[in-house]
This record gives sequence, C-alpha cells and structure tokens, in this order.
Amino acid sequence: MALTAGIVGLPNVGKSTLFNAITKAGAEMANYPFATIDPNVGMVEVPDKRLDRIQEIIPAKKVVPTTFEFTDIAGIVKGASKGEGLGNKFLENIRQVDAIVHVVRAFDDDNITHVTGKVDPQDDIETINLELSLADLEAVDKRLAKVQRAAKGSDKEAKAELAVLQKIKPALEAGKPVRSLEFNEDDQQIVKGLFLLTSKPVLYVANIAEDDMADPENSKYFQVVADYAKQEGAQAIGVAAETEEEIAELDDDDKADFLAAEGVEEPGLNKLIRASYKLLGLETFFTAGGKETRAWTFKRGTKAPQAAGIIHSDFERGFIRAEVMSYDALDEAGSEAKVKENGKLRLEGKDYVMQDGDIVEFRFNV
Ligand SMILES: Nc1ncnc2c1ncn2[C@@H]1O[C@H](COP(=O)(O)OP(=O)(O)OP(=O)(O)O)[C@@H](O)[C@H]1O
Ligand SMILES: [Mg+2]
Repeated sequence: MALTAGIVGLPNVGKSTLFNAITKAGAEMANYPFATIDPNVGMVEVPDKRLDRIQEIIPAKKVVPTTFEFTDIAGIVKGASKGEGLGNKFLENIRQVDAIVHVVRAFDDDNITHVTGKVDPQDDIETINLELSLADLEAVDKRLAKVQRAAKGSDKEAKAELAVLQKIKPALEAGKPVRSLEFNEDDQQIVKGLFLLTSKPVLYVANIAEDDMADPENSKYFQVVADYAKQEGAQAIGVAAETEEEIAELDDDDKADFLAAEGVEEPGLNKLIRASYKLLGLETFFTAGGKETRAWTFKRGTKAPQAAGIIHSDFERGFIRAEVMSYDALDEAGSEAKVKENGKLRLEGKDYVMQDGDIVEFRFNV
C-alpha cells in the first residue's frame, strides 16, 4: 500500500527543512538551490492524542503510533517541463507520489536566496502549477495521438479513454488542474491510469517566519497562500519550517517549554502531518490492551477482512468477524465494560467498512 506525500516547490523555499522537521531523518539541507538531488523518503509518526486516552483506559505494555511516508523532492523551476534545472527528472519524481504538499516561501530573509529574487507566494505557486500543467498537457497529447488511432476501430476502451482525454485537454489549456474535474467511477480509473501530476490532491504549506508561528493568519504571505488554496478548494497551512526543525530535536520537556514561550499549543508540524495523512485518504484504526496499544493505517473504504490483513495475512485469510467499538464510545464510557453495558460493542462481518477511530479485535481461524 505505502502511499507517499511528496514535498514539492521552487528551489530553496524550505522543502528539505520541512522534511527534516517531519522525519528528523537528516535529509541534506543547505542555503543554495538544488541541495536535494535524489528524492529522500522518510517515515513519519502520526501524532494522535487518542492513543494516550486509549492507553489510559486499557493499559498495555507499550504504545505504537502509526506511520506513513513523505518524499522530499528537488526544487522545480520555470521551464522544468521543458527540461530546465533537471526538470524532467524532478517532475518524474512527482509522478511517483500520491499527493502533493506544495511548499511556498512565506518569510523574508535577505540571506536566503529566492530563485526569482523576490518573495511572491502567488507568483511562486502559479509558476509551479504551470509547469505541472504543461507536463500533463504533453503527456495528454502523446496519449491522444495513440488513442485517436485505436479509437477509430471498435476498441471500446480506446473510445472511453479518448473521451476522457478530450475532456482533460481543454481544462489544462485553461489552467485548471485535472483534480478540479468531475468524472464518473469508470472514468476515474482511466484518469488514475494516466498518472497526471495535476490529478493528485494538493495541500499548500506557507513556510512562515518564526514570528508568525503563533498566528499564521497575521502573515500577509500566508493570507495570499490561503486565498489561492481556497479558490481551488484546497487546504492551506502555515508552518515555520526552520523553527519546527529546531523543536523536533528537543526532548518532550524542552519542547513543551519552547511551545509555551512561542505561545503555541501544538507544533504546526502535527497539523501538517495529520492534514497530509487525510489528503492521502488514510484513516486509523486501533488495537488495544495486552502487549501493545497500537494505531494502524488503512485506506478510506477498506473492509474489515482487508484491515485485519494489515496486521497479519492470517487474520485476513481466516477472518470470522470483528468486534468493534468506536473511540468516541470508549472515551465517553471510560471503560470497556461500560461500553458493553451501553450496547456500543458491535460484531461486524466481512462487508463492514472500517471507520476512522474504530477500536477492533479481530476473530479469526486458520
Ligand atoms: N521559515 C524559515 N525561515 C527562515 N529560514 C528558513 C525557513 N525555512 C527554511 N529556511 C532556510 O532556507 C534555506 C533553504 O532551505 P532548504 O534547503 O530546506 O530548501 P529546499 O526547498 O529543500 O531547497 P532545494 O530546492 O535546493 O532542495 C535553509 O538555509 C533553511 O535554513
Ligand atoms: Mg531540498
């Protein structure tokens, strides 16, 4: 499964700083463009307060959060779709990811080079999105040439794909990302098979100054990013990447002190990680008690046997049923016994669609 969120943006806007903060993995970082050449892949823990509460009610020997993947991608420049700045290679890296975290410079600092020489979030976003659209347009044209020939005969699949391509092309030409178009389920599968860059879900991240951390809305740059995201129906988050990276290195006590001094309740990073997880269509179920209380990641819409298979293939093969209570039911009741008493422990079969926050015990027989 392993879905990955790709960190995308102009050179030197703080992508690797953000990646390091997220993963504490130490991807190369430097104050010059193109510090990142190969994509760096890192695992992130998903911060989830529900785990602490479950552990409080049903104590286990240890608590294990769930993880997912981020990929740090090198900076894209104007002309990338025509091969500028190793553009083709970097666009190819974006093709491999499942969602785009688009980082935009939203801080002033004369010591840190901006590729265009000025901080202009609107212009920066449009530059990147134009390159992604141009790359898609080229891919669509190539595909059209092939499919048009095949569709002249009785090839039904080619005809269906042709219709999809003919819908996508004018949209791209008008500057609309493919993700803004509506398709029925069959056509969605065709679109998926095209691996277009602008069909991937996007989250905009304004990399703000430390001074704006407590209140990103105060930053004029953040406002620009938020407005752009809004007209696209996307989400925007303000994160001070450099400061977040410093915070990520502190132990829990120092972290709490630092955040208190900055006047923030929670690292902006946590919000970003959760938003990215959601952007990828990922949700969490829990197993509780005994050896470990643990969070597990599943793709939205997964049914109980396949969710069981995430823990162990035997659980899926020999699936009998799932005993499920929602996190909210446990939180409210305060004990497992009380959940049962309230009639909130459910027996679910093989067609049950898993819900975010389900606390599950799978029954199986192999
Ligand atoms: N919020 C911020 N405020 C001030 N400086 C920052 C902030 N975020 C990052 N920086 C600084 O900006 C510089 C560039 O950061 P980084 O190397 O992460 O950029 P990048 O987008 O990964 O670049 P490349 O495209 O070259 O890989 C670094 O010196 C970093 O410390
Ligand atoms: Mg980098």
